[in-house]
Amino acid sequence: MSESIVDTVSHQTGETLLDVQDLKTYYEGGGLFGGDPVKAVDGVNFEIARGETFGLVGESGCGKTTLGRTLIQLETATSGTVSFDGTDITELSGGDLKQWRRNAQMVFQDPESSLNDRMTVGEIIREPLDVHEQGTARERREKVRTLLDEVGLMPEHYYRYPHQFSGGQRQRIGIARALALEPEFVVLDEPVSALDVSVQAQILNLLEELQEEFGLTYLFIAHDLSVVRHICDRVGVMYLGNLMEVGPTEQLFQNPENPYTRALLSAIPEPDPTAQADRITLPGSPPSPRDPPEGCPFATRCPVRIRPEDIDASDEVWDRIREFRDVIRERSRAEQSIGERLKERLGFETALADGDEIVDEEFSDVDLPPDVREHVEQAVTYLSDGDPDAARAYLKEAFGSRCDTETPQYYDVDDRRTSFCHRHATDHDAPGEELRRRGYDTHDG
Ligand SMILES: Nc1ncnc2c1ncn2[C@@H]1O[C@H](COP(=O)(O)OP(=O)(O)OP(=O)(O)O)[C@@H](O)[C@H]1O
Repeated sequence: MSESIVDTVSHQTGETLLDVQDLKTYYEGGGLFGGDPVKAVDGVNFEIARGETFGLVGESGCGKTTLGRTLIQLETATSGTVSFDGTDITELSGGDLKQWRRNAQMVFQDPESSLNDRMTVGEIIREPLDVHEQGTARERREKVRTLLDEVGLMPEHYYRYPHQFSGGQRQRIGIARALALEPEFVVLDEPVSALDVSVQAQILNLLEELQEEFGLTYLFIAHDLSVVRHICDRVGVMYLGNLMEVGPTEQLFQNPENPYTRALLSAIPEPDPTAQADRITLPGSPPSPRDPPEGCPFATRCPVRIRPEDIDASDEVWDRIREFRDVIRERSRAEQSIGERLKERLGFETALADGDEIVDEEFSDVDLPPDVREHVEQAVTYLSDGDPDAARAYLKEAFGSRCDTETPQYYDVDDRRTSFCHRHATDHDAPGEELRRRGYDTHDG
């Protein structure tokens, strides 16, 4: 057991504070053409233990902030439950919700814009106490002075204005404000990303000290994986509104199980330049959260997507098939999002019909097995008929597998770790094995 895991166990009680089940948060339509909701959080399950720091990582736009905001009811859940100390807080409203809110607060990324520059530091920190009518005016002022001290600021800072402070000090003000109502749970949304590296360490130390002193539970949202590795007890890896892998930080960093976690971690530069781990470059861009893939959310970019058994093709041909399907998916998406009249005016029908050109671009320099060629030609026929949706559906039927049609389950991959990937089922090779077979040197070990 590594040192950090021992640390983790020592300052947690193991008791669950938050239990999140099948949580979804969708942002409704809007936009020029209305249309499908943005599925920002699309069915996540996890728990956070009292006293722990749970990290949330993933590419920009994968839903981290939305998930954090939903956990403290700054966003309304579309469905699912968030049990906080046994109470489903998604059901609270009115006075009950106001009362509960004291338990959960948020620290924002950008201390430049998150503090009201027209209020004094004292007023900013005191505001939540005023709103919740805590004690007398004198007691509130006293409480603010204590908070200033706890976050490393001076009593005389009470009457100053935020613009008179540095970034790190402003973040201390934000933290004092978040702690004013003595919450149990704090969402830290990229709390140090806007700060200089030297200041980052000071703020991280402060957050750790405050956690220790007040028994706080943190959800720590971050892009910077080295910060997460340093400060978090457990980590959830998010992709397109889903949690792909959840587990203790060191286990997850040292031996990632899920193909997406492997890809995300392989993007971290190796400290040892002789280390051989290959960077896994993910093909394509993340799909739109308005139109996520049907089966596994990562299927369209996964380097170890399961292939159908009845087609025998080389890795290179499969790569081209994937690219071809991406192009067709984009076409069908463009088709769906643009109204009929506008499409005619923009001349989209002709543009979409040009399937032969796409085939030429994708496949001219590879030998296609006859059955693959037949399927590609059939898809092109649909495209030429002006029906990219049918082409997309056909390709899915011809080249898809359970990754394209079934939502994976959460597999227990080792002690306290779960991974959301069909490859953990016993009838498939595990993700790491398959990555090696396909020529990736992985980070294992
Ligand atoms: N208020 C909103 N209305 C509509 N869509 C939204 C809203 N807020 C976020 N989104 C969309 O929801 C998805 C998830 O966004 P979110 O900010 O939660 O991701 P994130 O992982 O925190 O990104 P980042 O790391 O860039 O902050 C994105 O597609 C985003 O455009």
